[in-house]
Amino acid sequence: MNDTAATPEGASEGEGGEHGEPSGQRCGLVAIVGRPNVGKSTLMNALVGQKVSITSKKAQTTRHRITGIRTLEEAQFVFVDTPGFQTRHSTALNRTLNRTVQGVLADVDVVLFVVEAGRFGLDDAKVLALLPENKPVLLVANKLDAVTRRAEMMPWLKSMQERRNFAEFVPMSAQKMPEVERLLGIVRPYLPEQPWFYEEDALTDRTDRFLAAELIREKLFRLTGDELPYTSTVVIDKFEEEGHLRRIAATIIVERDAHKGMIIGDGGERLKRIGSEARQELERLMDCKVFLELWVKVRSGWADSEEHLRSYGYE
Ligand SMILES: Nc1nc2c(ncn2[C@@H]2O[C@H](COP(=O)(O)OP(=O)(O)OP(=O)(O)O)[C@@H](O)[C@H]2O)c(=O)[nH]1
Repeated sequence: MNDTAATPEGASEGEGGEHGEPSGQRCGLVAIVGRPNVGKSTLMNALVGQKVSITSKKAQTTRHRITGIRTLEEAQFVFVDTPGFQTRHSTALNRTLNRTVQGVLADVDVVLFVVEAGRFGLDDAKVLALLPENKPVLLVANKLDAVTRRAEMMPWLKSMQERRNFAEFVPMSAQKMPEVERLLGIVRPYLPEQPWFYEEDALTDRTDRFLAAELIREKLFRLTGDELPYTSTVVIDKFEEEGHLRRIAATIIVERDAHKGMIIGDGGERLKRIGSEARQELERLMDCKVFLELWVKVRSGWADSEEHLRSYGYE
């Protein structure tokens, strides 16, 4: 039973700076999964260092969602969301969602499987069954602080070892910062050696921009119900910081005129509401005043065009 970092298999790939470059940056996608209420959001927020995770009911809105980025020395951790694990209704872990989950997990470098220390139930087992065989999965036994009978942890961890060949066992508490920092150290070797995907200060700049787009998209889908196809997207045209004020202009891009009408609503009511709800939440999230301008454009067939996909950041 080893709860400290070990050198993972495959972590040495590409090591050594073939082209004479210093073997420097690491960057990888990290998924945090687990049944509801095990502390995933708490852990995510602590790992990233600020409140970033946004929830939305429509699975498709979380297609490419990055919930946080943390750059620590040479390593950049990019946390991705896995729709389906957020729901409180286990019935929603249906086949479609499972496919979405598996699609997301196929792209990540490492999975953090969160459970409550000393517990493993049917809901946990359902999530575990969805995890890919060929990825390193780290078992995070969270809420260790709530475990009174510590002696029972050893046999429990042993029983967990039999459920899967976990890459690491990390008993911890997401509410204790030193333990969260220690987890980052344990995850680090599992990030491939490659240049960072985002700038070093991504959280303070790019991510706010990214969050703005995500938030508008979330409101968009929430307020249009199931009518709007998930191919609609949001592009941030302007993101300016003036002291305690952010001026944001965004365009919602849809495929058809009918969708445009759907978003705008009678007398522009719906678009107004999308804008005002997004603005209020952005103000809360970024802790500043926000001026938000929203536009709707029809860009027919954009979802099929590679060029468009690239320019909107969906590569
Ligand atoms: N004692 C203790 N409580 C924790 C810890 N981490 C999270 N919690 C609590 O557990 C509850 C659930 O935490 P969340 O972070 O919302 O859990 P989640 O897995 O994101 O939940 P869903 O959004 O339902 O999937 C909250 O009341 C947290 O305060 C921990 O390390 N120790």
